[in-house]
Parts: sequence; C-alpha cells; structure tokens
Amino acid sequence: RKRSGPLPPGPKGLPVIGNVLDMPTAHEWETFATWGERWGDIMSVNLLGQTMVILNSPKLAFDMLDKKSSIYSDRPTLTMGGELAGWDRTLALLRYGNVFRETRRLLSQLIGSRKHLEKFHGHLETETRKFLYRLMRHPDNVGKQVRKTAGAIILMMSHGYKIQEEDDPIINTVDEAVDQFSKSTAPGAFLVDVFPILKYVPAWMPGTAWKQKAAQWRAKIEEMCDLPFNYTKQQMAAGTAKPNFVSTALEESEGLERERIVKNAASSLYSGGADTTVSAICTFFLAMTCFPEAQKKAQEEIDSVIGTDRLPTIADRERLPYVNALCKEVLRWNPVAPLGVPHRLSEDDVHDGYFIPKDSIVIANIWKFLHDSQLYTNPFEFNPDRFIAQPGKEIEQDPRDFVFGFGRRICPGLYLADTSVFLSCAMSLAAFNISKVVEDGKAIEPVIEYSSGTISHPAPFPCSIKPRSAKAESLILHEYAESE
Ligand code: HEM
Repeated sequence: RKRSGPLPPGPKGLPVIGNVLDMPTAHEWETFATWGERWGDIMSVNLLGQTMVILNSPKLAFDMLDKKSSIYSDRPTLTMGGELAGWDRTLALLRYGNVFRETRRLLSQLIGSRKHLEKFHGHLETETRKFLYRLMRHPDNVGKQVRKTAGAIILMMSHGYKIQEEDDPIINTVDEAVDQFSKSTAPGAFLVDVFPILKYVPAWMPGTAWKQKAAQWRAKIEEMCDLPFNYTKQQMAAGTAKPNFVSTALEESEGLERERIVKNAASSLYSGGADTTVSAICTFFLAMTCFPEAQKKAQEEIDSVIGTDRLPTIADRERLPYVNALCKEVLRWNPVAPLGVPHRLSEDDVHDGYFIPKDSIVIANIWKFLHDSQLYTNPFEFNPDRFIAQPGKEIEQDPRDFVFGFGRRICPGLYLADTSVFLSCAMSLAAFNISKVVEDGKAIEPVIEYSSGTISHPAPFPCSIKPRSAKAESLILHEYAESE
C-alpha cells in the first residue's frame, strides 16, 4: 500500500514478529504511558504486521476517535473471545455496520440521555436501598452485594426480571459468562489470537484444550443470552410481562432477525453494565477504607444538607457538591476500563502528518489521561477537592469526559453508570462508616492492587462496614421494608 507519510513512531521491532516480544503482559496502560514519554503522544507498534496505534493524550483521542468517528468506530476481530467464544454477538465487540447501528439505536431509546433515565430513578433508588440492607447483613462480602445489585438493576430494565435473593439462576449464569469476558479477550492469552489460522486445527488434535474451553464458553454465553430472553417471552405470552427493554423492542417489530438483535442487545446491557459498575463501586469502598478524611467530609455534607432522618436520593444530587466530587474522583483514581475497548480504523487516514493504515487497532490510554500531571495535580492522590471550586484554583477536568470512551463507540450506559455510582456512594456514606479492619488493636492496611484485563477490579481487600448509628440502622431497615 502506498503510504502518504511515516507511521507514528515506536520501538523498533524484530523482523516478521515486530514488537510482539515488547508487549507488556500486565497493566499495559502503565507501559504504554512510559513508552509515550519516549515516543510521543501518538505512537505505534507492529504486531506480526498488524499496526497498533496508542494514544497518550486526550486531545488526540477526541480529534481522532470522536471528530473522525465515521472511520474510527469499527472493532478488531478477536479470534478466541469474539469468534470462537461468541462475544462478538454483544455490542462491545460488534463490527461497525447496520446491526451495530440498530443495536445502538435501541439502547439509546432506553438509556441514551439523562431524560430517558428519569423513569428509572425510582427503580435505582429502591435497589440501592436493598443494597444497603444486604450490606448491613453481610458486610464481609462487599463485591458480592454490589454484583447482585448491579444484576437486579439491569435485569429488571432489560428483561423485566426480578432476581431471587439467594442463588438466582439467571444472575449465576450471567455472572459466570461475564467473568469469562476478560479471560477470553485478554490480549496475548491465546495463540489463536496471534495466528488465527489455528482456529481450523481439529479439536481432537493434542494441545487443543483451548478449543474445548472456547466451546464451553460459547455454550455459557448462549445460556446468558437465552435464559433471560426466554423468561421475558414467556411472560409476554402469558400477558404478565412488566414493561422492559425486550418486550418494548419486540412489540415495536417482529421477525427472527429482530429477535436476534434484541436478544443480543439486551445481553449487551448486562454484560457491558454489570462488571463495570461493580468495579467502580468496589473502588469507592476501597477509597473510603483508605482515606477517612474524604469520607468524613462527604458525611458532614450529607448530614448538613439532608439531615439524618432520611437517605439521599437522586433529587439531592445538585445540593451535594462534595459527594459529586468524590464520585468523580472514584472514576478517575483507578479507572474501570484503563484502555477502554480497542477501536479499529476502517479507512486509511493521515493524522498530524502520520499515516495510519486501514485496519489499524487504535487504543486510547484512558488511564494515562487521568494520571497526566498537566491535567491533575498530584494525580496519584485520592483528592475529591480537585473538583471543587476554590479561589485562585481552577476545577480540574471532569474524568467523565474520558472514562466512558469516545465517538460512536462511547459507552451507551454512561448515564445509568453515573447515576448508579452516585446513588451507591451517597446512600452508603449516609448509612455506614467504612473503615479499616482492626485486629489485635492494629488497623490492617488494605493493599491497593488492580487486576489487568479490559475491566480492571481492585483485588479483594479487608474493610469494616457498620451503620453510623442506631438511627442509621433503623433507617436502613425501614427503607428496606418500604422497598419490598
Ligand atoms: C462506571 C461504569 C462504566 C464505565 C467506566 C464504562 C466504560 C466504557 C468504555 C470505556 C467503553 C468503550 C468505549 C469505546 O470503545 O470508546 C464502554 C462500552 C460499552 N459500555 Fe460501558 N461503562 C460503564 C458502565 C456501563 C453500563 C452501566 C452499561 C449498560 C447498562 C454499559 C454498556 C456498555 C456497552 C454495551 C459498551 C459497548 C459499546 C460499543 O461497543 O458500541 N457500560 N463502556
């Protein structure tokens, strides 16, 4: 192909394999940020002939992925996670085209703006009150309670499904499937992603255990899509369905192709929404355990604005600037998707004098944007005050401009995510004191450690969660009884 400029700079690779051996295997965002210091904000690597462009500045991400989104909105094909395991039926890995556009249109009708979300405010508040109650009863497993709540919120909206308190079969299936997403799409975990031709190797050949794994994962993903969808169809047939995304979309239009699109769009809501929100809310609990000053300030604000006779609601949001700042800092400090999801360029482009060939994979290093000392003072500190107006100091950039990605691929669940994170943080702060676990008179310092992979989670950490007072405890019980 004729090049109309040089490729963006990057480390010199080896013949044929290019930079395959240079690629980091964990916390890639940190290595990419270090590379950026040497090679610049736009750089590229070559992986067996595949160009991968890494963007280390938000301006470039906006100029390319947002302003030129008509050509930067495809997704790369992932042989293991996408083609073989079957994640390519969900929106996050769907190729750019008509099915993609229709799926985005359907999701946008449901949750595409703050206005759309208003009709779910009551639902979100009720589920978050139940979350407080569950957490009070089982304070030793925050992650499990957060996950159950995210599932309860989304499955009601997507399929009109009310979860069972214990051992819900749909929650169990979708959680198992979602857990496989990061495993099956992890860069470099499977040789077949590097040499797609291997997918034709027969499954009986020795050394092909990964093929059986792909088949098992595929079966689980099918179950994840089918189980809740069949539930909704049965409810529709019996005339007992509560209005939900699937029933509304199927009433709008019929046919097998329509069913397929609606089924996959509905499971994209769960698979895209559950794990991400879970990571953000777990980060909140970790931050509150480690930074009691921020917690105290937020609680003082809630007490003075709302009092202690009720829990905060979405309507209180405007009046709680510090709690809002704290939520922004939760999204910034350790972002849920540090590298977003890779975009793919569908036509040759020239940007800032560099030639970017068609089919290049383009990665926005969101983690770097959020830890850039030109945008954030002491970026590694957890400091909600950076988002509060102070004399002589400008408010720092809203991390929500970055954390949800870019262009036509921007997260379709951003308003739902933003509202869920606010409610969980505000209500938990009003109800609980979150602190370090004390053993033999000594406070256990949590280790702040995050997993690699598309969705990054904090490693399990000890924390103590107790109602702030007897009054807070009876408020949690009362609000739970009301919501049931
Ligand atoms: C704090 C929570 C969340 C964060 C930080 C987050 C972040 C992201 C990011 C960075 C992307 C990739 C954007 C890009 O390619 O440029 C994305 C995509 C996506 N998100 Fe979210 N998300 C969150 C919550 C949610 C929720 C609640 C839902 C649904 C209910 C959702 C559904 C999706 C879907 C379906 C995609 C794929 C979009 C596409 O490929 O067109 N996300 N999200």
